[in-house]
Amino acid sequence: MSLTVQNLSITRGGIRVLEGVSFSLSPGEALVLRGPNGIGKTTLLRTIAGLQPPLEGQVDAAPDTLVYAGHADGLKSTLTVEENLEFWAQIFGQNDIASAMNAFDLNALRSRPAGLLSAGQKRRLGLARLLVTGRPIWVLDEPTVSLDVRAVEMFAEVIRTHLGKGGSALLATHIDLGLDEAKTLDVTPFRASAAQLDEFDEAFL
Ligand SMILES: Nc1ncnc2c1ncn2[C@@H]1O[C@H](COP(=O)(O)OP(=O)(O)OP(=O)(O)O)[C@@H](O)[C@H]1O
Repeated sequence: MSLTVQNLSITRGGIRVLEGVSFSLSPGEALVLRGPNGIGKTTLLRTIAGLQPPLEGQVDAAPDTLVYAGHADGLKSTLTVEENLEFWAQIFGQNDIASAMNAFDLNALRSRPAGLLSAGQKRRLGLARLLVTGRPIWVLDEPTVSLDVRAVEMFAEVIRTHLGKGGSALLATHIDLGLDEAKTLDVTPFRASAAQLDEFDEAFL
């Protein structure tokens, strides 16, 4: 259940943003992607998740092992918290939503339509969905946006438990999750030379 990325070059809006990215993620490991705004972390994660094709290189993961959680929450606003998790669990062929509800302290919000949740509550529900997928490799883009301190701790604990069970996580985040076991990869050295030219041009606009 490993994820291997080899010599990956990725594009955004037809422009090459990162090139030559290689790393691997083994069961039980977390890898945090770092780099300044706009360097291409979101694009990299979307490419790894199969939402867009790479320009060059390869992403290897066994089929149905990976799940992606990005900026858009993708929640069904008219369904309740519980119904959202049940819906998602069904899609992934799972039936236990109780541990996901507990892990993100969602029980008191069980019957509230997702559309009425606060931003942080929506995010907690979005992250809880990871737990009902049964998938081992989590690919997460800025998972802690809108979360308060306590919810960040909940999330870090969920990640720790996931790693302890042999799961893995690839995350782009600007905050310190307090995960001592996480490795980091700064993607700045992989900035594509075309992107540098692009920025050079911008300086004269
Ligand atoms: N449609 C587009 N056409 C051209 N460039 C684009 C387009 N959409 C995004 N970009 C650029 O692609 C680059 C990579 O964006 P991306 O969202 O992957 O960066 P990021 O590292 O995730 O940034 P952040 O840390 O701010 O989330 C950015 O410089 C962005 O401005």
